[in-house]
Amino acid sequence: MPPPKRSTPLQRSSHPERAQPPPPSREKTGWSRGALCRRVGKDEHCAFTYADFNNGEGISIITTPARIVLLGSQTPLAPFPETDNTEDKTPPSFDTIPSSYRDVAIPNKGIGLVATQPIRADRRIMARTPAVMVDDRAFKGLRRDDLALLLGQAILALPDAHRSRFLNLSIAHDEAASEGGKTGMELIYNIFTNNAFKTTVTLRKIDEQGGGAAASSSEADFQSTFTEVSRLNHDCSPNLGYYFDSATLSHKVYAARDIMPGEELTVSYVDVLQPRATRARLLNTTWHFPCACARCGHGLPNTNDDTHLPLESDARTDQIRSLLRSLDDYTTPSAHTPEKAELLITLYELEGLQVRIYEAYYRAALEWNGVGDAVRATRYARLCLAKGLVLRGPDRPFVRSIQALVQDARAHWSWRFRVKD
Ligand SMILES: C[S@@+](CC[C@H](N)C(=O)[O-])C[C@H]1O[C@@H](n2cnc3c(N)ncnc32)[C@H](O)[C@@H]1O
Repeated sequence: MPPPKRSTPLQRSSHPERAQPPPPSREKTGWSRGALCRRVGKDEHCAFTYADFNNGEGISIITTPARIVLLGSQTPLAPFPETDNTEDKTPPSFDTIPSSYRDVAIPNKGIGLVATQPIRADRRIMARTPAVMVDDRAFKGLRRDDLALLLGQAILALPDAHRSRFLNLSIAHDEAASEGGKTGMELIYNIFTNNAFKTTVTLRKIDEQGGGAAASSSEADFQSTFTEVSRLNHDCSPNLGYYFDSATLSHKVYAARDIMPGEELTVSYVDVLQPRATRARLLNTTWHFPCACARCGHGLPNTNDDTHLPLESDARTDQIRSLLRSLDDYTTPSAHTPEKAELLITLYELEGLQVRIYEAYYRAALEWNGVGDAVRATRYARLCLAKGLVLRGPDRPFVRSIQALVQDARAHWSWRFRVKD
């Protein structure tokens, strides 16, 4: 796909009714602000840019001035204090991982990433920071042209290299067809919406009296675009898993299974446990492509949508959902629950759902503990931890719970919970 045309120059003069306080001084804070802001209810949203972020990669964030002050006061966005000699000035680590992939044109999929060497399961493939983040309240509340205007300012203010990588990302196929008539801002809007996904950031309010300790924290949702991550195409049995690490504002991507050189690297854009028809509908309406992966019945010799292989895949997925419902009901007496959990593991493996296999290990750990078998429970708990930590990150309640089980199975809430005393 040819790179979208560069954006048209954006209007920079401020409307008197929307007069803004002067933007924060870049020298002092590291942040600059676009000249025009837009309101959602009482809240004014503006495009803020921190060009030096992550060794000059740069980042733009569309949000309220209050939120940018909060975000900009904590790592990794806080600029380093110039005067305090006692502080550790080591920049936050954004891991430069040697590339084990390259971008390639893939028939009917645009550009994708392909492994150039064998990649072992659980290996980290990338850790990248966003080009642009949009506060969910702005994303949902702003009119399309107002959001396009702020996005235009956000992208124009990025350092050249990051901006041009953003402008080379794909736009939806039906949008591509009418690309000629679009303004720069509309193109930027289309690139953003075709490549953005939800990222949840923990905002810590710092207690000045308490020596900088976090007084309270809350979560804020953003829609974010990451230039390299956005090259990953979809598969319903993806070979990569990912999570957003709020502490470093980075998107971490790991191999969910062993990957051979030449294999395309894929993630899932949708919930892989949904029925085939639901997955296909979502992919079509949101990303405008027909599902062509093996679980959807394509890419297999002599098959089409109605043959036994995709039907069998749907039946197994259905059984996974039903086993999860039954195992997660702790109130009604249930028989053979460890066996059901082990069947669940087999079904995840048959469906190529290594990206979610920790869910099955988690149930197996709880169920063996629930019938008082600490050895088997700990074995599955360790498997759950090994996969859960790389595929979902350390800050998940299930990870903390399973760490407690590994420490002491008999002290865990699930010890003998299925056994009537
Ligand atoms: C986030 S981008 C992925 C990278 C994109 N292929 C590119 O050239 O930059 C999403 C777009 O890629 C294409 N795409 C992703 N996965 C696909 C798949 N499995 N089959 C066909 N097209 C796919 C669709 O056009 C989709 O709107």
